[in-house]
Amino acid sequence: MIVDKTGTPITETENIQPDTRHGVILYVEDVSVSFDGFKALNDMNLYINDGELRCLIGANGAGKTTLMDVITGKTRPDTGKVSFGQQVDLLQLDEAEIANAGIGRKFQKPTVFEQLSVFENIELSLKGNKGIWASLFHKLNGEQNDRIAEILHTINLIQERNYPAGRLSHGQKQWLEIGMLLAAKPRVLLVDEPVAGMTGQETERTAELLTSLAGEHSVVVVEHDMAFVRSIARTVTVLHQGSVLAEGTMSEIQSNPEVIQVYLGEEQG
Ligand SMILES: Nc1ncnc2c1ncn2[C@@H]1O[C@H](COP(=O)(O)OP(=O)(O)OP(=O)(O)O)[C@@H](O)[C@H]1O
Repeated sequence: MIVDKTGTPITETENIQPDTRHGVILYVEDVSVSFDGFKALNDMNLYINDGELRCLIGANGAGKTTLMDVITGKTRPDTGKVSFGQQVDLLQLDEAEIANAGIGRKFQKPTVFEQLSVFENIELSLKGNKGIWASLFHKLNGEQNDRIAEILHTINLIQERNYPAGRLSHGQKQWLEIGMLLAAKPRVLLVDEPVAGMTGQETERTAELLTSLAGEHSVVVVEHDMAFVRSIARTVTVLHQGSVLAEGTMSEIQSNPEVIQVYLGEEQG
């Protein structure tokens, strides 16, 4: 049985409403993860505010992926607390329950159904886990049709709605996958290296898309492309050796001596 921090049973993870009265939607507190004695996360503390767009940066091996894995239930921490809003203990939920509760994750490589149309890909996500054929033969109601139209508009693929997804460019596939995540109305979107392999124009469009999603959603972006981070970030968190090294605006981060030494120094050098 799933219970919240007060011991109250939660039966349907889709109905979870995180308590964000303090403005925070994700709490990661004193979290450590070891792999064979090596600390990938080392007493990490991170707070994501409701509706914000946060960028996570850090050199290879800093712990970014491990952090995403912990939030989404793929990796269990050795110690620490992770909660969705103030009351929902994510360490009590499995990966599927965390996704259902409203934390969506976009991996770097797009995984769309190439033979199905753009519309059908979103349709499948909207209908959940019924299986492809059951879902495609199940008629959409008006509200669902409206929702898909709204998502197509958000991800800028209205004209391509009937194209097989396999015909889309790399960037368009990434947007489609973001659209598929949006079908579940997630409160939090975790996005891993969204602009890797994109053209300049696609990168710009992705910056607009992620910026537009903030507010209604909390968006956490892991990205190596510093120009992109500069273009979207309000708050940047720098991870180093499994902990938060610095946090602030891009200009604060860029002038932080420790950051320059361990990360930006590497990039410039
Ligand atoms: N399953 C695992 N087994 C052993 N070591 C692991 C495992 N997963 C991660 N690590 C190690 O933990 C450290 C943190 O890895 P992580 O993938 O979280 O870093 P990252 O910041 O995402 O790096 P990158 O930018 O290269 O993706 C690395 O040194 C990595 O080798």
